[in-house]
Amino acid sequence: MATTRMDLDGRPIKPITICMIGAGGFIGSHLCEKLMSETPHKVLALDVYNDKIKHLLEPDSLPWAGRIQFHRLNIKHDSRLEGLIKMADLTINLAAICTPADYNTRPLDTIYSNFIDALPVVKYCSENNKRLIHFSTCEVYGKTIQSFLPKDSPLRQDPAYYVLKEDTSPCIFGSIEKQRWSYACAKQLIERLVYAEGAENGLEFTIVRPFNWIGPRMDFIPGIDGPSEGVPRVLACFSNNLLRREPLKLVDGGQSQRTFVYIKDAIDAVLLMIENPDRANGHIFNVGNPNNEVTVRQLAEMMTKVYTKVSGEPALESPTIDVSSKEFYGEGYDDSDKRIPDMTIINKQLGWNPKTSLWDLLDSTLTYQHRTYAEAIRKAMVKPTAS
Ligand SMILES: NC(=O)c1ccc[n+]([C@@H]2O[C@H](COP(=O)([O-])OP(=O)(O)OC[C@H]3O[C@@H](n4cnc5c(N)ncnc54)[C@H](O)[C@@H]3O)[C@@H](O)[C@H]2O)c1
Ligand SMILES: O=c1ccn([C@@H]2O[C@H](COP(=O)(O)OP(=O)(O)O[C@H]3OC[C@](O)(CO)[C@H]3O)[C@@H](O)[C@H]2O)c(=O)[nH]1
Repeated sequence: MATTRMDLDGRPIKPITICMIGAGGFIGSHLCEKLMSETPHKVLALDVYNDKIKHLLEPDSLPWAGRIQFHRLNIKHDSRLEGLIKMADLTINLAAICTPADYNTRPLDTIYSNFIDALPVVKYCSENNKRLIHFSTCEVYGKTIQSFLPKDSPLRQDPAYYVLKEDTSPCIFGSIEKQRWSYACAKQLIERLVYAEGAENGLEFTIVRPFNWIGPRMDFIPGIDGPSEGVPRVLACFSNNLLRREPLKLVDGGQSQRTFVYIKDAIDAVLLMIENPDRANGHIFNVGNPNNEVTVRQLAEMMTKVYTKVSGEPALESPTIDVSSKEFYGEGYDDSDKRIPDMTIINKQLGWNPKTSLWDLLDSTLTYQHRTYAEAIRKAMVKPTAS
């Protein structure tokens, strides 16, 4: 006899149907796994691809068979979208071009994907009184105020100048020719549109600002399950370098700082948002781990140590190499200097805190990477390249 699951206010959680746009991606695949294995909810999984959720869709003997349906569609131009949103109680929009290598090289696609293509999703939810959870990014904060202070200013030590807080921190981007910011600016404007639909038309919305969620199935390994010339996000870039026994490339010396949170911790936060609408509606949430801050150089050093443990292979004599952002990303790149999430609002509303240390999440993730890719890379490296 299944026990009734209760929300944070002690009320029974009723099963719902969720229209998840971008369900075939990194976050979507982990969210689908969580929903299928731990809840009674149904998922309409919309995406152009389903490689990362195939294990949830087949065979028909799976315990959740019938609770997840995959719909292969591109929301840019598909008349089925409104009907699928109307069939669901809640829409979660994850769809985006969200790899920094694209922002300054494909700025139009980036802006269309993160703003224009999201417009009908917001419109259909608002017009049909459907709840929306929209995925934005920590990148909407851009650069910290601290980064503009003189290097010797004592104010640099004051958290007010670098901790990022949903309801008070400004959004600070570089100049227009720094086209890296095409993504963050598109995300900022869609946030403002969602917020305005809430204020003017009563849309029940929640906005999520992920702070570098990492884990298995993030992006792709170039030349194995993605284009050889592709440039994924840093976890996959560094994993690819480690798997191929190449030095890890540190853009502009790897001085930028990031906080990384384990995907499985972050998905717990999303499930709390889904199942506690009274506590989540109307809020913007930072979802990250302020305890896991490193420079990119420190991340490279830690991943090198963990990979040596996981693979049994000794590290290279020179495990890293500095590269310029112009060489690595091209013209128009710029960067966030530091991303520490303020956790006040998510603690108060949902009582959520991350659990997993950076070392532990890298251990489980690099174990997955090595198990999944090492053999394919070994074969690719011995095969003579076409002359
Ligand atoms: N992973 C993170 O750390 C992180 C950080 C900040 C923001 N985000 C945001 O979270 C969301 C999900 O990120 P992710 O890491 O899972 O990325 P992802 O690239 O793995 O997943 C995005 C998915 O959306 C799909 N998609 C894109 N355009 C589509 C379209 N027009 N029609 C249908 N499907 C489409 C893609 O096929 C892909 O499967 C994105 O909005 C991203 O901006 C993620
Ligand atoms: O080989 C590499 C790859 C990257 N870097 C540097 O690492 C930092 C992080 O880069 P990345 O993971 O690609 O992405 P960002 O953190 O800059 O931005 C992402 O964060 C959230 C999201 O919105 C979606 O995931 C996206 O915008 C950065 O400093 C790179 O220059 C490296 O040194 N070497």
